[in-house]
Amino acid sequence: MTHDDTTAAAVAGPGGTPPGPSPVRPSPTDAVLPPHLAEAARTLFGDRLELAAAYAELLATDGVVRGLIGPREAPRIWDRHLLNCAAVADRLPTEATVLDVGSGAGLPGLVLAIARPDLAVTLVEPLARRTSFLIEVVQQLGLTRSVRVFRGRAEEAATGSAGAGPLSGDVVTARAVAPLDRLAGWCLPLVVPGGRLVALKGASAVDEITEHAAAVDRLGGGVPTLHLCGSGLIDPPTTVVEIVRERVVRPRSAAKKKSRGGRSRRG
Ligand SMILES: C[S@@+](CC[C@H](N)C(=O)[O-])C[C@H]1O[C@@H](n2cnc3c(N)ncnc32)[C@H](O)[C@@H]1O
Repeated sequence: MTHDDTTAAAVAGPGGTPPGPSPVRPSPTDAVLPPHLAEAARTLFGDRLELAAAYAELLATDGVVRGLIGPREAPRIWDRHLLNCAAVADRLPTEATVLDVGSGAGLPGLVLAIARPDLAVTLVEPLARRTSFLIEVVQQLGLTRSVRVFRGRAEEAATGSAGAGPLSGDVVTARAVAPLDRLAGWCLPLVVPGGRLVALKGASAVDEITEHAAAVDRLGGGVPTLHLCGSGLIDPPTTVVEIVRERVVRPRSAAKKKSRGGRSRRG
C-alpha cells in the first residue's frame, strides 16, 4: 500500500483529528526574515507571519539536515521559497480544496495553507522520507485540521489505487514537478470539472505554453493562461500557468482496456 499508514492516524484532513502540539517558536538562524522582505512577508502572511517563520526555521534546520532543502537554500528560504509560493494565494478561491502535487518539503502547499487558513490542503508526495517530514511539520505547526498528507503519486491519487481516494480538488498546485504536458496528464484528472491546475513556473512558462497547448487540449484542459503574482511586492513576481479542466477525458490506457474488454465479451 503506497498510502502512508502513519498518515491517516497522524494527519487527518479537514474536520479530522484534534490539532497537534502548539506551534514551535523560531530561533534566529539562516531562516531569519531579511529586513528588505519584511513588508512583503507581512502583506502575504498577515497574522500568520509567525507561523510562516516557524516553517522557515524548520526548513532551514531539519529540512537541510534531512536533505530536503539544499544547504545553499537556507539563506534564501524567504524570497525563493516562502514568498514565491505565498504570492500565489491570491489566485485561489475562498475555502477551496487544494491538492499540491509533488510537495517535496511542502512547497507550495504548506505555504498556501499557512497564508490561507480557509483552504483545505492535501500534500501529494510519493517519497517516504519527504512525507515523514511533512507529517511532522504539519503536526508541529498545529495545522492538522486543514492539511493532510497523501503518500503516493498523482496518478495513484486520481485513481485511488494507493488505498485512499480517489482524490480531487477545486485547485491542483504544482511547482518544479514536470513539464506542462506531463504535469497536465498527472494533475488534470485530480481537478474537479471547471476547476484549475495552477502550475508555478519559471522563465520557461511562455515556451512551455507554446509547446504543450495542444497536448493540454487533448487532456481536456482549456487554453493555458499566464499570470504574474505578487508584482510590486516581490521581485521577480511568481509566474503561474493556469489551466481550467474544461472536459473530462478518460486516460488512453483505460479507454483501450474498456474496448478490449468489450470485444472479448461479445466474442
Ligand atoms: C523538484 S521536487 C519539487 C518539490 C517542491 N514542489 C518544490 O517546489 O520545492 C519534485 C517533487 O515531485 C515529486 N513527484 C515526482 N513525480 C510525481 C508524481 N507523479 N506525483 C506526485 N509527485 C511527484 C518528487 O517526489 C519531488 O518531491
